[in-house]
Amino acid sequence: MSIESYAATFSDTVLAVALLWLFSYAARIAVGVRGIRLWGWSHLAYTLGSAIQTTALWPLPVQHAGALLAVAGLGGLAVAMRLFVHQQPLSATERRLLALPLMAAAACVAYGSVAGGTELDSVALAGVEMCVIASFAYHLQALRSAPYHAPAQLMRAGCALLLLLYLADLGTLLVRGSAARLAGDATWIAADLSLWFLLNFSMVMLASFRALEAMRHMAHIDPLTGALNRRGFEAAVATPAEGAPAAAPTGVLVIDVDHFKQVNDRFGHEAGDRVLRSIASTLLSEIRPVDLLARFGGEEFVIVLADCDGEAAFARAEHLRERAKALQFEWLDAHVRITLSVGVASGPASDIERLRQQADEAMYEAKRGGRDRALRHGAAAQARAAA
Ligand SMILES: Nc1nc2c(ncn2[C@@H]2O[C@H](COP(=O)(O)OP(=O)(O)OP(=O)(O)O)[C@@H](O)[C@H]2O)c(=O)[nH]1
Repeated sequence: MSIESYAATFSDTVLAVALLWLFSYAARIAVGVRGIRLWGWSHLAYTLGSAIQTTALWPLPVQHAGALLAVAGLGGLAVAMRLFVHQQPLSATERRLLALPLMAAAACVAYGSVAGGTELDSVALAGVEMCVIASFAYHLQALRSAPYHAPAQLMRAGCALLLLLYLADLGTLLVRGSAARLAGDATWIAADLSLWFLLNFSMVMLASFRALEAMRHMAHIDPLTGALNRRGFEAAVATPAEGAPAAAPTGVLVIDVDHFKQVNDRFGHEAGDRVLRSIASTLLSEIRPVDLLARFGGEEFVIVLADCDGEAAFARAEHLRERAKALQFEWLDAHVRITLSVGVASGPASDIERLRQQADEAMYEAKRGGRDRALRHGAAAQARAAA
Protein backbone atom coordinates (compact mmCIF):
# COMPACT_ATOMS: atom_id res chain seq x y z
CA MET A 1 0.00 0.00 0.00
CA SER A 2 1.44 3.39 -1.03
CA ILE A 3 1.64 6.60 1.02
CA GLU A 4 -1.10 8.02 -1.30
CA SER A 5 -3.28 5.09 -0.33
CA TYR A 6 -2.74 5.77 3.41
CA ALA A 7 -3.61 9.40 2.81
CA ALA A 8 -6.76 8.42 0.91
CA THR A 9 -7.80 5.98 3.63
CA PHE A 10 -7.26 8.40 6.52
CA SER A 11 -8.91 11.27 4.67
CA ASP A 12 -11.92 8.95 4.61
CA THR A 13 -11.81 8.95 8.44
CA VAL A 14 -11.86 12.76 8.45
CA LEU A 15 -14.91 12.60 6.16
CA ALA A 16 -16.50 10.07 8.56
CA VAL A 17 -16.09 12.59 11.42
CA ALA A 18 -17.80 15.28 9.32
CA LEU A 19 -20.59 12.83 8.47
CA LEU A 20 -20.97 11.95 12.16
CA TRP A 21 -21.57 15.62 12.87
CA LEU A 22 -24.23 15.77 10.13
CA PHE A 23 -25.95 12.57 11.31
CA SER A 24 -25.93 13.78 14.94
CA TYR A 25 -27.48 17.06 13.80
CA ALA A 26 -30.22 15.20 11.86
CA ALA A 27 -30.81 12.92 14.89
CA ARG A 28 -31.30 15.96 17.16
CA ILE A 29 -34.01 17.29 14.85
CA ALA A 30 -35.60 13.90 14.16
CA VAL A 31 -36.65 13.36 17.79
CA GLY A 32 -37.64 9.73 18.37
CA VAL A 33 -36.31 8.48 15.01
CA ARG A 34 -34.11 5.40 15.47
CA GLY A 35 -30.84 4.55 13.76
CA ILE A 36 -29.48 7.91 12.58
CA ARG A 37 -26.90 8.67 15.29
CA LEU A 38 -25.89 4.99 15.51
CA TRP A 39 -25.15 5.02 11.77
CA GLY A 40 -22.79 8.00 12.19
CA TRP A 41 -20.81 6.47 15.10
CA SER A 42 -20.68 3.00 13.54
CA HIS A 43 -19.48 4.37 10.21
CA LEU A 44 -16.69 6.25 12.00
CA ALA A 45 -15.66 3.09 13.90
CA TYR A 46 -15.68 1.03 10.69
CA THR A 47 -13.72 3.62 8.69
CA LEU A 48 -11.10 4.21 11.38
CA GLY A 49 -10.81 0.48 12.15
CA SER A 50 -10.27 -0.52 8.53
CA ALA A 51 -7.80 2.34 8.01
CA ILE A 52 -5.72 1.03 10.94
CA GLN A 53 -6.10 -2.60 9.89
CA THR A 54 -4.86 -1.98 6.34
CA THR A 55 -1.95 0.30 7.32
CA ALA A 56 1.24 -1.76 7.48
CA LEU A 57 3.02 1.06 9.36
CA TRP A 58 1.23 0.04 12.58
CA PRO A 59 2.52 -2.84 14.74
CA LEU A 60 0.53 -6.07 14.24
CA PRO A 61 -1.44 -5.92 17.55
CA VAL A 62 -2.68 -2.44 16.62
CA GLN A 63 -3.72 -3.72 13.18
CA HIS A 64 -5.67 -6.57 14.84
CA ALA A 65 -7.36 -4.08 17.16
CA GLY A 66 -8.23 -2.04 14.06
CA ALA A 67 -9.84 -5.11 12.49
CA LEU A 68 -11.96 -5.67 15.62
CA LEU A 69 -13.01 -2.02 15.65
CA ALA A 70 -14.01 -2.28 11.98
CA VAL A 71 -16.03 -5.46 12.65
CA ALA A 72 -17.82 -3.75 15.56
CA GLY A 73 -18.51 -0.72 13.34
CA LEU A 74 -19.98 -2.97 10.65
CA GLY A 75 -22.24 -4.61 13.25
CA GLY A 76 -23.41 -1.16 14.34
CA LEU A 77 -24.10 -0.18 10.73
CA ALA A 78 -26.23 -3.30 10.21
CA VAL A 79 -28.25 -2.52 13.36
CA ALA A 80 -28.55 1.17 12.41
CA MET A 81 -29.91 0.38 8.94
CA ARG A 82 -32.40 -2.14 10.31
CA LEU A 83 -33.61 0.35 12.98
CA PHE A 84 -33.71 3.26 10.55
CA VAL A 85 -35.81 1.49 7.92
CA HIS A 86 -38.32 -0.25 10.18
CA GLN A 87 -38.25 2.01 13.30
CA GLN A 88 -38.88 -1.06 15.51
CA PRO A 89 -36.55 -2.69 18.03
CA LEU A 90 -34.63 -5.80 16.88
CA SER A 91 -36.25 -9.18 17.51
CA ALA A 92 -34.36 -11.94 19.40
CA THR A 93 -33.82 -13.85 16.11
CA GLU A 94 -32.37 -10.77 14.42
CA ARG A 95 -29.98 -10.22 17.35
CA ARG A 96 -28.79 -13.83 17.05
CA LEU A 97 -28.43 -13.60 13.26
CA LEU A 98 -26.32 -10.49 13.67
CA ALA A 99 -24.15 -11.90 16.44
CA LEU A 100 -23.11 -14.97 14.39
CA PRO A 101 -20.99 -13.31 11.65
CA LEU A 102 -19.59 -10.80 14.16
CA MET A 103 -18.46 -13.53 16.54
CA ALA A 104 -17.02 -15.59 13.66
CA ALA A 105 -15.08 -12.53 12.46
CA ALA A 106 -13.80 -11.75 15.98
CA ALA A 107 -12.68 -15.39 16.34
CA CYS A 108 -10.83 -15.17 12.99
CA VAL A 109 -9.04 -11.99 14.10
CA ALA A 110 -8.15 -13.54 17.48
CA TYR A 111 -6.78 -16.66 15.76
CA GLY A 112 -4.89 -14.50 13.25
CA SER A 113 -3.28 -12.48 16.01
CA VAL A 114 -1.95 -15.72 17.56
CA ALA A 115 -0.84 -17.19 14.22
CA GLY A 116 0.71 -13.87 13.06
CA GLY A 117 -0.03 -11.84 9.92
CA THR A 118 -3.18 -9.95 8.95
CA GLU A 119 -4.47 -12.20 6.19
CA LEU A 120 -7.19 -13.75 8.37
CA ASP A 121 -8.26 -10.27 9.49
CA SER A 122 -8.78 -9.30 5.88
CA VAL A 123 -10.80 -12.44 5.12
CA ALA A 124 -12.96 -11.91 8.22
CA LEU A 125 -13.50 -8.23 7.43
CA ALA A 126 -14.40 -8.89 3.79
CA GLY A 127 -16.85 -11.62 4.88
CA VAL A 128 -18.61 -9.33 7.39
CA GLU A 129 -18.61 -6.42 4.93
CA MET A 130 -20.42 -8.58 2.38
CA CYS A 131 -23.00 -9.84 4.93
CA VAL A 132 -23.68 -6.30 6.20
CA ILE A 133 -23.96 -4.75 2.74
CA ALA A 134 -26.31 -7.55 1.62
CA SER A 135 -28.44 -6.79 4.73
CA PHE A 136 -28.54 -3.06 3.74
CA ALA A 137 -29.85 -3.99 0.28
CA TYR A 138 -32.43 -6.32 1.83
CA HIS A 139 -33.83 -3.76 4.32
CA LEU A 140 -33.79 -0.84 1.86
CA GLN A 141 -36.34 -2.67 -0.30
CA ALA A 142 -38.96 -1.65 2.29
CA LEU A 143 -38.51 2.08 1.50
CA ARG A 144 -40.81 2.12 -1.53
CA SER A 145 -42.74 5.35 -1.13
CA ALA A 146 -41.75 8.96 -1.88
CA PRO A 147 -39.56 10.70 -0.80
CA TYR A 148 -37.48 7.71 0.38
CA HIS A 149 -37.68 5.64 -2.79
CA ALA A 150 -35.04 7.39 -4.95
CA PRO A 151 -32.18 7.58 -2.38
CA ALA A 152 -32.98 4.04 -1.21
CA GLN A 153 -32.72 2.73 -4.79
CA LEU A 154 -29.46 4.64 -5.32
CA MET A 155 -28.11 3.12 -2.12
CA ARG A 156 -29.12 -0.38 -3.24
CA ALA A 157 -27.27 0.14 -6.53
CA GLY A 158 -24.19 1.21 -4.52
CA CYS A 159 -24.56 -1.91 -2.34
CA ALA A 160 -24.66 -4.16 -5.44
CA LEU A 161 -21.43 -2.61 -6.79
CA LEU A 162 -19.72 -2.81 -3.38
CA LEU A 163 -20.66 -6.49 -3.13
CA LEU A 164 -19.00 -7.13 -6.52
CA LEU A 165 -15.92 -5.18 -5.40
CA TYR A 166 -15.55 -7.14 -2.15
CA LEU A 167 -16.28 -10.46 -3.86
CA ALA A 168 -13.49 -9.80 -6.38
CA ASP A 169 -11.09 -8.83 -3.57
CA LEU A 170 -11.99 -11.85 -1.43
CA GLY A 171 -11.59 -14.10 -4.49
CA THR A 172 -8.06 -12.88 -5.29
CA LEU A 173 -7.13 -12.97 -1.57
CA LEU A 174 -8.22 -16.60 -1.20
CA VAL A 175 -6.87 -17.82 -4.58
CA ARG A 176 -3.67 -15.81 -5.01
CA GLY A 177 -2.76 -14.63 -1.49
CA SER A 178 -2.60 -11.19 0.13
CA ALA A 179 0.22 -9.94 -2.14
CA ALA A 180 -2.15 -10.05 -5.13
CA ARG A 181 -5.09 -8.42 -3.28
CA LEU A 182 -7.20 -5.99 -5.28
CA ALA A 183 -7.69 -3.93 -2.09
CA GLY A 184 -4.04 -2.77 -2.37
CA ASP A 185 -4.74 -1.25 -5.77
CA ALA A 186 -5.33 2.54 -5.93
CA THR A 187 -8.21 2.16 -8.44
CA TRP A 188 -9.92 -0.41 -6.21
CA ILE A 189 -9.52 1.87 -3.16
CA ALA A 190 -10.91 4.85 -5.11
CA ALA A 191 -13.93 2.78 -6.20
CA ASP A 192 -14.46 1.56 -2.59
CA LEU A 193 -14.29 5.09 -1.14
CA SER A 194 -16.58 6.53 -3.84
CA LEU A 195 -19.19 3.83 -3.29
CA TRP A 196 -19.15 4.33 0.50
CA PHE A 197 -19.48 8.06 -0.18
CA LEU A 198 -22.55 7.28 -2.31
CA LEU A 199 -24.00 5.15 0.51
CA ASN A 200 -23.46 7.90 3.07
CA PHE A 201 -24.73 10.61 0.74
CA SER A 202 -27.95 8.63 0.25
CA MET A 203 -28.18 7.99 4.00
CA VAL A 204 -27.86 11.73 4.72
CA MET A 205 -30.79 12.31 2.34
CA LEU A 206 -32.87 9.57 3.94
CA ALA A 207 -32.10 10.91 7.44
CA SER A 208 -33.06 14.46 6.33
CA PHE A 209 -36.40 13.21 5.00
CA ARG A 210 -37.05 11.38 8.29
CA ALA A 211 -36.11 14.55 10.23
CA LEU A 212 -38.54 16.62 8.12
CA GLU A 213 -41.27 14.05 8.69
CA ALA A 214 -40.63 14.14 12.46
CA MET A 215 -40.78 17.96 12.47
CA ARG A 216 -44.03 17.96 10.48
CA HIS A 217 -45.45 15.34 12.85
CA MET A 218 -44.56 17.44 15.90
CA ALA A 219 -46.13 20.54 14.31
CA HIS A 220 -49.39 18.63 13.75
CA ILE A 221 -49.79 16.88 17.09
CA ASP A 222 -51.13 18.25 20.38
CA PRO A 223 -48.38 17.40 22.91
CA LEU A 224 -50.80 17.02 25.86
CA THR A 225 -53.17 14.46 24.37
CA GLY A 226 -51.41 13.05 21.27
CA ALA A 227 -54.47 13.98 19.15
CA LEU A 228 -54.08 16.14 16.02
CA ASN A 229 -53.99 19.86 16.69
CA ARG A 230 -55.96 22.33 14.55
CA ARG A 231 -53.18 22.57 11.94
CA GLY A 232 -52.86 18.78 11.80
CA PHE A 233 -56.62 18.49 11.41
CA GLU A 234 -56.67 20.96 8.53
CA ALA A 235 -53.76 19.18 6.81
CA ALA A 236 -55.41 15.77 7.24
CA VAL A 237 -58.75 17.02 5.91
CA ALA A 238 -57.04 18.70 2.94
CA THR A 239 -55.41 15.40 1.89
CA PRO A 240 -58.18 12.77 1.98
CA ALA A 241 -57.27 9.07 1.86
CA GLU A 242 -56.43 7.76 -1.62
CA GLY A 243 -59.52 6.52 -3.46
CA ALA A 244 -61.97 8.04 -0.93
CA PRO A 245 -64.96 9.43 -2.92
CA ALA A 246 -65.71 13.12 -2.28
CA ALA A 247 -69.41 12.32 -1.83
CA ALA A 248 -68.83 9.56 0.78
CA PRO A 249 -71.15 10.07 3.80
CA THR A 250 -69.13 11.56 6.67
CA GLY A 251 -70.01 12.33 10.27
CA VAL A 252 -68.43 15.18 12.23
CA LEU A 253 -68.67 15.41 16.04
CA VAL A 254 -67.72 18.49 18.08
CA ILE A 255 -67.20 17.44 21.69
CA ASP A 256 -66.87 19.82 24.65
CA VAL A 257 -66.24 18.89 28.28
CA ASP A 258 -68.94 20.32 30.55
CA HIS A 259 -67.93 22.72 33.35
CA PHE A 260 -64.28 21.90 32.82
CA LYS A 261 -63.24 25.17 34.43
CA GLN A 262 -64.55 23.78 37.75
CA VAL A 263 -62.13 20.82 37.55
CA ASN A 264 -59.23 23.23 37.18
CA ASP A 265 -60.54 25.54 39.88
CA ARG A 266 -61.19 22.74 42.43
CA PHE A 267 -58.31 20.36 41.78
CA GLY A 268 -55.72 22.36 39.88
CA HIS A 269 -54.41 22.52 36.33
CA GLU A 270 -52.54 19.17 36.64
CA ALA A 271 -55.81 17.40 37.40
CA GLY A 272 -57.43 19.19 34.43
CA ASP A 273 -54.63 17.95 32.18
CA ARG A 274 -55.17 14.39 33.39
CA VAL A 275 -58.86 14.63 32.54
CA LEU A 276 -58.06 15.90 29.03
CA ARG A 277 -55.51 13.10 28.45
CA SER A 278 -57.91 10.50 29.70
CA ILE A 279 -60.78 11.73 27.53
CA ALA A 280 -58.53 11.87 24.46
CA SER A 281 -57.27 8.31 24.98
CA THR A 282 -60.86 7.07 25.48
CA LEU A 283 -61.96 8.78 22.26
CA LEU A 284 -58.89 7.47 20.39
CA SER A 285 -59.57 3.93 21.55
CA GLU A 286 -63.13 4.15 20.20
CA ILE A 287 -62.46 5.45 16.69
CA ARG A 288 -61.15 3.51 13.67
CA PRO A 289 -57.80 4.16 11.94
CA VAL A 290 -59.70 5.86 9.05
CA ASP A 291 -61.31 8.35 11.46
CA LEU A 292 -59.68 11.54 12.81
CA LEU A 293 -59.45 12.95 16.32
CA ALA A 294 -58.29 16.52 16.88
CA ARG A 295 -58.11 18.79 19.90
CA PHE A 296 -59.31 22.25 18.89
CA GLY A 297 -57.72 24.03 21.85
CA GLY A 298 -59.03 24.09 25.44
CA GLU A 299 -61.44 21.29 26.24
CA GLU A 300 -62.94 20.92 22.75
CA PHE A 301 -62.36 17.89 20.53
CA VAL A 302 -63.44 17.21 16.93
CA ILE A 303 -63.94 13.75 15.43
CA VAL A 304 -64.39 12.99 11.73
CA LEU A 305 -66.05 9.62 11.11
CA ALA A 306 -65.38 8.28 7.60
CA ASP A 307 -68.14 6.44 5.73
CA CYS A 308 -70.71 7.24 8.39
CA ASP A 309 -74.24 8.57 7.81
CA GLY A 310 -76.20 10.83 10.21
CA GLU A 311 -77.88 7.98 12.14
CA ALA A 312 -74.60 6.14 12.69
CA ALA A 313 -72.76 9.36 13.63
CA PHE A 314 -75.40 10.16 16.27
CA ALA A 315 -75.15 6.60 17.66
CA ARG A 316 -71.34 6.97 17.85
CA ALA A 317 -71.75 10.33 19.63
CA GLU A 318 -74.07 8.81 22.24
CA HIS A 319 -71.69 5.90 22.76
CA LEU A 320 -68.69 8.22 23.26
CA ARG A 321 -70.67 10.40 25.67
CA GLU A 322 -71.55 7.31 27.77
CA ARG A 323 -67.94 6.08 27.71
CA ALA A 324 -66.63 9.43 28.96
CA LYS A 325 -69.30 9.60 31.65
CA ALA A 326 -68.19 6.18 32.94
CA LEU A 327 -64.62 7.47 33.56
CA GLN A 328 -63.82 8.04 37.22
CA PHE A 329 -61.30 10.47 38.63
CA GLU A 330 -60.29 10.64 42.24
CA TRP A 331 -58.60 13.62 43.85
CA LEU A 332 -58.46 14.70 47.48
CA ASP A 333 -60.96 11.93 48.36
CA ALA A 334 -63.45 13.36 45.87
CA HIS A 335 -64.94 11.12 43.16
CA VAL A 336 -65.28 13.23 40.07
CA ARG A 337 -67.20 12.36 36.93
CA ILE A 338 -67.27 14.43 33.81
CA THR A 339 -69.91 14.80 31.13
CA LEU A 340 -69.73 15.83 27.50
CA SER A 341 -71.88 17.95 25.21
CA VAL A 342 -71.65 16.68 21.64
CA GLY A 343 -72.79 18.31 18.40
CA VAL A 344 -73.31 16.04 15.39
CA ALA A 345 -73.45 16.88 11.68
CA SER A 346 -73.30 14.67 8.60
CA GLY A 347 -72.84 15.17 4.87
CA PRO A 348 -70.39 14.61 2.02
CA ALA A 349 -66.67 14.16 2.76
CA SER A 350 -65.87 17.15 0.51
CA ASP A 351 -67.66 19.52 2.92
CA ILE A 352 -65.96 18.86 6.24
CA GLU A 353 -65.38 22.49 7.27
CA ARG A 354 -69.11 23.29 6.84
CA LEU A 355 -70.00 20.10 8.76
CA ARG A 356 -67.64 21.11 11.56
CA GLN A 357 -69.34 24.50 11.87
CA GLN A 358 -72.78 22.84 11.92
CA ALA A 359 -71.61 20.35 14.58
CA ASP A 360 -70.20 23.28 16.57
CA GLU A 361 -73.60 25.04 16.47
CA ALA A 362 -75.29 21.79 17.55
CA MET A 363 -72.80 21.45 20.45
CA TYR A 364 -73.68 24.95 21.71
CA GLU A 365 -77.35 24.03 21.36
CA ALA A 366 -76.66 20.94 23.51
CA LYS A 367 -75.00 23.19 26.13
CA ARG A 368 -77.99 25.49 26.16
CA GLY A 369 -80.30 22.49 26.45
CA GLY A 370 -78.70 21.44 29.74
CA ARG A 371 -75.35 19.75 28.77
CA ASP A 372 -74.52 16.00 29.04
CA ARG A 373 -76.20 15.22 25.73
CA ALA A 374 -75.63 14.71 22.01
CA LEU A 375 -77.60 16.73 19.49
CA ARG A 376 -77.80 16.52 15.70
CA HIS A 377 -77.49 19.75 13.72
CA GLY A 378 -80.95 21.10 12.94
CA ALA A 379 -82.66 18.73 15.40
CA ALA A 380 -83.43 21.49 17.89
CA ALA A 381 -84.88 23.76 15.17
CA GLN A 382 -86.98 20.86 13.85
CA ALA A 383 -88.21 20.10 17.35
CA ARG A 384 -89.14 23.78 17.89
CA ALA A 385 -90.93 23.93 14.50
CA ALA A 386 -92.89 20.73 15.30
CA ALA A 387 -93.92 22.06 18.75
N1 LIG B 1 -55.92 21.89 32.61
C1 LIG B 1 -56.08 22.53 31.48
N2 LIG B 1 -57.06 23.45 31.35
C2 LIG B 1 -57.24 24.06 30.18
C3 LIG B 1 -56.43 23.80 29.07
N3 LIG B 1 -56.86 24.57 28.03
C4 LIG B 1 -57.90 25.30 28.50
N4 LIG B 1 -58.16 25.00 29.79
C5 LIG B 1 -59.18 25.52 30.68
O1 LIG B 1 -60.46 25.09 30.24
C6 LIG B 1 -61.43 25.94 30.86
C7 LIG B 1 -62.55 26.19 29.87
O2 LIG B 1 -63.53 26.87 30.56
P1 LIG B 1 -64.86 27.43 29.90
O3 LIG B 1 -64.58 27.82 28.46
O4 LIG B 1 -65.39 28.49 30.80
O5 LIG B 1 -65.83 26.22 29.80
P2 LIG B 1 -66.39 25.21 30.88
O6 LIG B 1 -65.97 25.52 32.27
O7 LIG B 1 -66.02 23.83 30.40
O8 LIG B 1 -67.93 25.40 30.78
P3 LIG B 1 -68.90 24.95 29.64
O9 LIG B 1 -68.08 24.69 28.40
O10 LIG B 1 -69.84 26.10 29.47
O11 LIG B 1 -69.57 23.71 30.12
C8 LIG B 1 -60.69 27.21 31.29
O12 LIG B 1 -60.62 27.22 32.70
C9 LIG B 1 -59.28 27.02 30.71
O13 LIG B 1 -58.29 27.59 31.55
C10 LIG B 1 -55.39 22.84 29.22
O14 LIG B 1 -54.63 22.54 28.30
N5 LIG B 1 -55.27 22.23 30.43
